[in-house]
Amino acid sequence: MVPALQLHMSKTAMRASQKDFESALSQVKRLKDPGNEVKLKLYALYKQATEGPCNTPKPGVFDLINKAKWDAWNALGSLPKETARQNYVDLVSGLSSSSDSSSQVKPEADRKQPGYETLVVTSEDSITKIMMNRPAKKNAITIQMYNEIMLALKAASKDDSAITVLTGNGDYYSSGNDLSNFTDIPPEGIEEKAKSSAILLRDFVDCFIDFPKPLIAVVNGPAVGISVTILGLFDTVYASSRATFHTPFSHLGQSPEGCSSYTFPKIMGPAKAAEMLIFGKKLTAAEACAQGLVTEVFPDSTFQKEVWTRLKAYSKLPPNAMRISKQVIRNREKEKLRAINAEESRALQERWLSDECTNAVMNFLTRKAKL
Ligand SMILES: CCCC/C=C/CC(=O)SCCNC(=O)CCNC(=O)[C@H](O)C(C)(C)COP(=O)(O)OP(=O)(O)OC[C@H]1O[C@@H](n2cnc3c(N)ncnc32)[C@H](O)[C@@H]1OP(=O)(O)O
Repeated sequence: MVPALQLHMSKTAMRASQKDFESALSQVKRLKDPGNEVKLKLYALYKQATEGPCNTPKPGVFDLINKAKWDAWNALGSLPKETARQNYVDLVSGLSSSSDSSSQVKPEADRKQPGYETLVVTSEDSITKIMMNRPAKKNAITIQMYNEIMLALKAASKDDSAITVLTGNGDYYSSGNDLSNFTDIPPEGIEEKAKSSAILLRDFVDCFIDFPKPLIAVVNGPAVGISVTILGLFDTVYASSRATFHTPFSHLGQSPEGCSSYTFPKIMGPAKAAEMLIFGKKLTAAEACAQGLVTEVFPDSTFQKEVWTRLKAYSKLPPNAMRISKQVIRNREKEKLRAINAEESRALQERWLSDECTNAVMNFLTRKAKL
């Protein structure tokens, strides 16, 4: 770029940002109380934007309020003042954009793409959003939903959106595989059912392995089973503070899928991965974040606003650069992930024929067992 033009552009951007910042400062006074976590975030961003990195002495342990403020500011490290100012503006605009503080998603019938029964798929602001839409069944994934998610991902890979999001409607992200999928046995018998389910699973997970654009999970509530394991194939995972992450495979007589037998040990180390995948330990959102499965946790009360403000900003980045960056990060693993997916699907095909699995599923369906 011509240096003079570059200088002009950056000065304009900084001036605009300073103006936005001042208007955000007055706007924030008119907001209804956004809760302590958001107030701390606002405080930290304000201090960083106006004074730069925190270099004041840490308050004593009994000075709880000032210590919390200092911790929040200090956590921003060396974030540049301009970025802090922009983040402050984005956060305030997200908080003001709607007076509704609930995490429920508004109806989107007007923008909904046709052809899906178990999903709501929308494209707006360069973002394709695929929302699992069986809230009364905690977004349990039926055969139809697996097929519709694959269709939606294939369409999103070719549309003109820059990023793609998977999320859930209602109080759950997803309760994983719909356990009644196992009851619909074809005339060819149970072996055939296990075989076709393994093919479906392999094809489903391959779609995530091969997805070419940035893929973001907006985990609005508890996540179970396959909805958790495939998170290792996403580029970013944002979670509500209400979300939990649970893979009760042994309880169900099953074994890990979604390439989690490879991605989880890589993400969180073999010991933590084993506790989740073998013993079914349920993680809170904060724990999942500490272990690297989740990118960032947001307070449930502001989850939707904060996340969508962030995503709208990301979706304005140059789409080709984002796609190439993803390729550079992920491509060398693709063949390996496909092989792992095939191996996990084969193992499950056998598991689904076992007494352990049959009994666990029957117990759930006859309401003798719940997680
Ligand atoms: C072909 C590819 C296969 C890939 C394999 C993947 C493996 C997995 O994903 S393993 C994980 C399987 N999921 C589960 O084991 C979860 C089972 N569900 C529960 O334990 C509970 O429902 C819950 C803890 C998720 C929620 O409990 P809560 O008390 O809040 O609500 P409920 O009254 O139980 O649920 C409401 C409604 O939804 C139905 N439902 C919920 N989850 C599932 C599910 N996974 N499969 C089928 N149905 C589910 C539940 O039966 C209720 O329905 P009714 O209102 O009609 O009774």
